[in-house]
This record gives sequence, structure tokens and C-alpha cells, in this order.
Amino acid sequence: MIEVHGITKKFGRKIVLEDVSFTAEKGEITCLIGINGAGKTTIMNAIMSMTPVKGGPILVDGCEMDKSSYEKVTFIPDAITMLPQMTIADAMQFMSDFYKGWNEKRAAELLTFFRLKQEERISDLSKGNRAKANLLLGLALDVDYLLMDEPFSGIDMFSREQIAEVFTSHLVEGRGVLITTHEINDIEHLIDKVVMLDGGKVVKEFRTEEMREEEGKSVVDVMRGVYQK
Ligand SMILES: Nc1ncnc2c1ncn2[C@@H]1O[C@H](COP(=O)(O)OP(=O)(O)OP(=O)(O)O)[C@@H](O)[C@H]1O
Repeated sequence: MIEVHGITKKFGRKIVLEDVSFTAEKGEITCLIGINGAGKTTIMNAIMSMTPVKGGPILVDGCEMDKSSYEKVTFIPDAITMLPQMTIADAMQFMSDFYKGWNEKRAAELLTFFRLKQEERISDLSKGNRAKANLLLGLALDVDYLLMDEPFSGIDMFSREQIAEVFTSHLVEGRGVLITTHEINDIEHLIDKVVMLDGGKVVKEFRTEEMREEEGKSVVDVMRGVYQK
């Protein structure tokens, strides 16, 4: 389980996160929802120890993040970080050289799943295919937890559907996934748990199934109540 306990982040005098706490379980998909600038990426960076925060601790399976945690948790940013002149094969080779946990077999499966061609250059890929290649590089790692920043942002409906499909496949099954998004429609049915952010604070944390059963509300219904005040 990923546990975030009472983290606070300031940029200058601006408070971006205020006493934020939540958990994300292994084997489940947890979604961090918030409008632009709500602090979602900052939380991801904090979990990965890429930005210092006050408070805490942030625990992964009960331990604070250290170097060895990078074999357990990976962060897939909202844009591919590989050089544009690299082919997908080059990028896969780079990941394989860099990470012990690179899973060649899963990478090959993901290539087929996303219908990507290894010989294509990153710079020549469409926006949707670039997003898929980016996901492939993260999902092919043998990690227990995947953090994904806006994996559906700005891509067409068909690519979104294909990406959503990967979440219900064996390629993700059993791992803990933490996704950020500000648009939920396509992925609502995939999500086990929601953490809603507003003004740097967690304003609601709930399990989607319980919300549906006990209050008869969808995630979008809850979002309307929280964000359309
Ligand atoms: N390095 C930085 N220096 C100053 N302010 C920053 C820095 N990084 C982020 N911020 C500010 O912190 C706030 C939260 O940013 P963050 O990127 O975490 O939000 P977000 O919820 O991921 O937004 P989006 O949905 O637009 O990606 C924003 O107001 C942003 O301007």
C-alpha cells in the first residue's frame, strides 16, 4: 500500500498542498482527481521523492522511499521523456539497460496490445501513439506500483479506449495504480477508489462501489457536488 500522511508543500508563499493524506492499495486503481493546478503532479513527485515536502511520512509497503524503492514503484509522467530521434526499440533498450525490473516479455506483449511498431521514431508518432509508447515503457517494468500522470490527456477517443482496456488486462492486474486526471468519464468504470483534491486539500476520499451502492452516486455526481459550488 502507498500511504501519504499529512504532507504540505509550499512554492514560495503559495501553499500547494495542505496536510494531504490518503492511501492507494495494491491490486486497485486509485484516482487522484482535481482541476488544473490542484496539486496532483506535485503529489506524484512527492511520492517519488522528486520534490521535498513537509510532514509525512510517505510509505510504500510500510517503508519510506529510498533508492531500492525505484524497483518497486515507477512514475509514468504525462509526456514521454525519451529523445525524439529515438525509435521505440531504442527507448525499450534504454529502459532495459537502466532498470533491473525491465520485463522483455511484457514489453513485447504491450507492443502488440497497443499496435505499435518498434522501428518507429518517437518524433514521428501521433499524440495517441506517443502516449501509448510512454505507457508501454512504464508498464513493462516489474514494479508493484505504477503512478501515472494524466495518461488520457489530450488524446482521441479510440486511443483512450485502448489505454483504458490495458487497465483491465493482465498487463496491469495485481499491481497498485495511482492515476491523476481531471476528466473521469472514460475511466470511471475502472476505478476502485477516488481521492478528490480542491484548494490543496483532500476534500473527499471514497470507494466508487460503495458510493454507488450506498448513495447511488457516480464519480461525476460527486465531482459536481464538490467542484460546482
Ligand atoms: N516548480 C514550481 N514552482 C512554483 N509553483 C509551482 C511549481 N510546480 C507547481 N507549481 C504550482 O503548484 C500548483 C500545483 O501544480 P501541479 O502541477 O501539482 O497541479 P496539477 O493538479 O498536476 O495540475 P494539472 O492538472 O494542470 O497538471 C500550481 O498552482 C502550480 O502553478
